[in-house]
Amino acid sequence: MVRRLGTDIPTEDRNYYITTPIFYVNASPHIGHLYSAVTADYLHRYKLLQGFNSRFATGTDEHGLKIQQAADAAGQDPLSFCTKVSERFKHLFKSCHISYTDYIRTTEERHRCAVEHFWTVLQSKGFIYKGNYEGWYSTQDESFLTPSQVGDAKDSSGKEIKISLESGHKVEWMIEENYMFRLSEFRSRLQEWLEGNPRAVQPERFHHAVLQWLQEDLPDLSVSRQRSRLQWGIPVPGDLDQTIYVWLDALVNYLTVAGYPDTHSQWWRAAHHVVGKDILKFHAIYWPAFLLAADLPLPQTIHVHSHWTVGGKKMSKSLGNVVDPLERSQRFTIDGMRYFLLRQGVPDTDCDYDDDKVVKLLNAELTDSLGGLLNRCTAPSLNPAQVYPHFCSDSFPSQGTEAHKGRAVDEDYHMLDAVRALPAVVEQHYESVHVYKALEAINRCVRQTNGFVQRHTPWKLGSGDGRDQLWLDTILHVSLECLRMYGTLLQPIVPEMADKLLSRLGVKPEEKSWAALDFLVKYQGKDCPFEGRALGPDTGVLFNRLERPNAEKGKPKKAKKATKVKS
Ligand SMILES: Nc1ncnc2c1ncn2[C@@H]1O[C@H](COP(=O)(O)OP(=O)(O)OP(=O)(O)O)[C@@H](O)[C@H]1O
Repeated sequence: MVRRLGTDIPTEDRNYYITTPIFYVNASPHIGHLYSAVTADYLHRYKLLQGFNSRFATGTDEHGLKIQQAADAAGQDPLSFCTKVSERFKHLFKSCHISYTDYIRTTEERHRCAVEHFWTVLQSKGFIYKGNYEGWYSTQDESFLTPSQVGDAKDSSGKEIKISLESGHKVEWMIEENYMFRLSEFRSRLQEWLEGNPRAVQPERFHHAVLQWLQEDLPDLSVSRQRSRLQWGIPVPGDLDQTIYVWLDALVNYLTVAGYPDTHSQWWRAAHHVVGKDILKFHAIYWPAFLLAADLPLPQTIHVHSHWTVGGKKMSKSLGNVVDPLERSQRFTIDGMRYFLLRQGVPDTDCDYDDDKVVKLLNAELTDSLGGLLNRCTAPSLNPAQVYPHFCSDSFPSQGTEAHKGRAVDEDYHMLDAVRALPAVVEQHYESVHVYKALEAINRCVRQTNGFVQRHTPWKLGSGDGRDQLWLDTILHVSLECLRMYGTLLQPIVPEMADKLLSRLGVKPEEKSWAALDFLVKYQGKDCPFEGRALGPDTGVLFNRLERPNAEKGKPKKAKKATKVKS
């Protein structure tokens, strides 16, 4: 059933709080970051259309050794360096119509207060103690590893080194006194949470992965570094010789935005995170354990997505094999890029980025299929009055006894069934963040509608015959009704293009919500508010055909080195 405001959503459940990861500002954003942002953005827009009070937070993660080193290398002080890179993320998001409501930087005062408070709560409840950490540490991942997570490798000069088996990054043995979090005490509570909430981590394979990790070693977690090694971070309250671990600091951003420690409960209980699979452990083990320790509710859902790769390797700032999202969204348009990422990206598996694929997909689905349908059905040659045509139930009678009297054939009735069922199908896939399946379903229906028009060749119907004219109008009415459904459902994905489509159909702003997804009401004998209404004046092309990229120029740069070791 399609969820609508005022029908099946209790008032207290209307808040929805969606977050992206906050992005590490050690270098400029790439396609992978835009993908996380676009994923959260469509969820936010979709929830608003359904009538939820949606809040959408993104921002930048600005502390830690990597930033300290990157700022040093750039000859800048860390805050100026962070501000510059953070602005690049903000600029990208604004340019790509990422409609965030909150942008947080972990160097903000409000965040420092939240982190200090959170730390103090964990410490006062006895979950943080001072101890000696001895073990493997990856500076690149800002993460501690157990011996089973470490393997052997050689660096670019052939020297034997140890690496993280998961990320391929170099690790070092570290011994130092710092603060430890009693992570080991949370194994069974985390298992209970996941087993009792099978949709807490989606898709399912990542849910299983987390349960699997929970069967392995779960040692206490070091949550501070000696200040002498790391100055760029929030000092431990009451111990200025220690800096709070960057991941604890970063994760609390979700609470900071929600108003922690004073006014967070209203939003925090409606939290949904979108994260890349590289940071799943931090979000599905450490973060829930911290929250349990602080007696706070756990997130509703952690939506995990896989990676964009280049030549099979994860697109990554450190590897340098990045594709510039700003340049590509200028070349392929913002909606084009948004559509491609969500249509081609599969949360469960990695996807290789290729400019040629972008062009082929957008030309086929947006220019030819959807744009072609709109163009055909609104063409002045078929619709000289430029109004939403009338539906004639004698030409297209209800299925059953009456059907044989009209001019519609079985396939036409099948198409109506498919389009009528489409909102529920799309909603199911939007909810589970399998957007590619939703877009696949929309595309199938667009193809069926094109087939309907093609089958009945309205351009051959002579306007001299009154019955032909009624049938011609009916074909156009049904097609525009289909287009209205597609435009409404596509709003979260391609907001500008959907708006253009709906405006061309003469749909008013208040008729663009999920509640307006009533399809072809004339067929059910009800009044249709669109009939006879003037079409919108913008007769421009819905999506301009893109040129195929020059074969060499279109290829993203390959990863610099064969090993994944970062220097
Ligand atoms: N290749 C990618 N594909 C999809 N999402 C990505 C990709 N790279 C980064 N992201 C998104 O950005 C988040 C943060 O990534 P991060 O800032 O560490 O970028 P990165 O390029 O992997 O950086 P680094 O190379 O320094 O590790 C990820 O959890 C994910 O949500």
